[in-house]
Amino acid sequence: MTAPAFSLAGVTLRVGGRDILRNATFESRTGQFVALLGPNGAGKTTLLRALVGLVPTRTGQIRVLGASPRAARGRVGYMPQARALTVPSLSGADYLRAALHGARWGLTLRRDTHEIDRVLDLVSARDIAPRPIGTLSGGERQRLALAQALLGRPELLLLDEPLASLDPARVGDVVALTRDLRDALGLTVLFCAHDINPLIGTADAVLYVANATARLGPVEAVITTESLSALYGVPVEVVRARGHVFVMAGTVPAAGGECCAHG
Ligand SMILES: Nc1ncnc2c1ncn2[C@@H]1O[C@H](COP(=O)(O)OP(=O)(O)OP(=O)(O)O)[C@@H](O)[C@H]1O
Repeated sequence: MTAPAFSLAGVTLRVGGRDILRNATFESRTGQFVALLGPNGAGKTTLLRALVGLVPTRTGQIRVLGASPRAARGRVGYMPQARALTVPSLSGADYLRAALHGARWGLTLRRDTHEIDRVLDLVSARDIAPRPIGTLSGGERQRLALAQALLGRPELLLLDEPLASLDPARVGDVVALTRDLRDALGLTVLFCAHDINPLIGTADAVLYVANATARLGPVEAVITTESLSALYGVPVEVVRARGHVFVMAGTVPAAGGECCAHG
């Protein structure tokens, strides 16, 4: 039987003196497209960092592709939040070359070029690769960041807010591109977002983090009034209308839907 793409068993994560997850247990099946949702500061980035072995567990065990997060690192593509792409004078191709060398030493130049062209083609970014990163639009930077995450043929892709600051048309493009890559390359995808709506119809499952608690399951099972109220520990109302999901919390902005009511 195939090992889960990632699993947490009784995991507690603590950063800055605060529990981000407490005794969390869940697992994702290989090949799933999982949307990672939760309010600001809930710990989505921290969880992604823990899956690549950058945040230690206080209790419990994390397994990634059947191994420890550190051992699995070479099989995982990680796209951090866009603001991490901060060397504006570097060309897209040089950025990828640097990322490749950071990950794998000893490849020949020809192999480098082949691998960089391969990932640029996967995200249709050959034309933007020669340009300095500082001149690229937000959408173009996102494609470059996605290309970086695909270096080395990962089996699991961890994407931290790839939809941040994109207009609605680009949002649809990035979701479709990620889904197509998942299908073509047989990847498992964990896709962090603030709104489930662009991912409805694409995400096989939702991993929702709030209040140091997490729940992983089908969208229709997790994004419900009962489930989110239990996670948040306060009443949250989920309304479905015209194919969209609206998550409304009493006084706190709620992640997961495109609307937050304040009462
Ligand atoms: N290295 C650190 N030291 C101290 N506190 C940290 C550290 N990393 C994260 N935190 C805190 O942990 C909490 C979770 O942060 P994290 O970035 O994981 O949340 P998030 O769900 O990704 O948030 P957002 O949606 O705003 O990006 C925040 O309160 C953050 O300030």
